[in-house]
Amino acid sequence: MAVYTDITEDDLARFLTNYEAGTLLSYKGIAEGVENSNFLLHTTKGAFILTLYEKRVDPKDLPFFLGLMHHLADRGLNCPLPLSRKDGELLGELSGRPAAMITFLEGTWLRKPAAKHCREVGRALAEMHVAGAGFQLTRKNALSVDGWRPLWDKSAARADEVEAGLQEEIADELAYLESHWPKTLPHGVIHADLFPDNVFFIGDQLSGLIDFYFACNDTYAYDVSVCINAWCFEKDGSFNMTKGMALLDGYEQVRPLNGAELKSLPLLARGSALRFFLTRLYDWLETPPGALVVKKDPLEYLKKLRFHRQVKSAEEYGLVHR
Ligand SMILES: Nc1ncnc2c1ncn2[C@@H]1O[C@H](COP(=O)(O)OP(=O)(O)OP(=O)(O)O)[C@@H](O)[C@H]1O
Ligand SMILES: N[C@@H](CCO)C(=O)O
Repeated sequence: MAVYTDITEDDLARFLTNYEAGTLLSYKGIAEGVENSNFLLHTTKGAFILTLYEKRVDPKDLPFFLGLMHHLADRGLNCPLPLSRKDGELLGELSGRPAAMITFLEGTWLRKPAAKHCREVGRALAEMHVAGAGFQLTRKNALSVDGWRPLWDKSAARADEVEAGLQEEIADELAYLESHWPKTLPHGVIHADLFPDNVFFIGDQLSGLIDFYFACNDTYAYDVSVCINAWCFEKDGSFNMTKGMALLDGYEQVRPLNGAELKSLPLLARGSALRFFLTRLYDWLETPPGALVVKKDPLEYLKKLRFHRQVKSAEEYGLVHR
């Protein structure tokens, strides 16, 4: 359960007086997520999410994240919205952390997504890429190729505790990706973490996207590769090409990928697998026992990375030629 920072009812009730959000009826910590502390609030005006921003969120990035949610919603994307305070600010402070009140999005995330859901996700990702155009603020992707080596350096000494031989394998992988990483692909605002737990459905209908706290400016096709990793592998580690085909098809219905993007997809997928392997590895080694968070398995992403090394073209992900 991701509640890193505790709040008291008195502090929360006082915090709520900064908003036109009614008075507190009940609240509880949310037993999901690994990054920030989230609480579900019921007030006399309905349900809200309270988010306290934790270690991986740099407070100076919060105007980008919160402003982006407004920009995307204004262009028709279904996503939660940060509430404005009475003083006009989107951000407040609670228990010593930056904190925001967010509208509650109906729906639930899918534990076992099928190919039809992957198509919906592909389409929604492309819609987000299109809707992000014109957003005035920018944010570099701190977890792209330049960020991986410093992150690896924090875990490298203990990496063999997770699997023997990792030191050499990751050092080689980093060197390869750093020298081959594409620099000129189409780019704009990307989500960068569109995993199943960040996509809500009502029945089979996608109801919205949440968790924009890794959003940044980067290449669109990298975001597609994040989704291939997060949506198209089965629990046993095998790649499901039917899901890959559906995801790419859904994406291309809104924003066709060009030849250079398709050619780079296997390399981008290696990179995005490495990115999630590295953050998970760091958390695996550093999270103290007893913390209220379910740690995610870094080896799941190492296996995906190894799979992508063997992939020669986007056809192997299910791309159908138009
Ligand atoms: N606006 C919202 N409406 C409804 N539920 C929400 C909303 N925002 C968050 N939640 C709930 O809180 C959970 C955790 O939220 P979120 O994914 O933003 O946390 P996180 O710690 O940033 O997670 P992650 O590990 O995906 O980065 C979600 O799975 C969902 O159940
Ligand atoms: N979606 C990420 C957690 C948030 O960074 C993962 O599964 O590792």
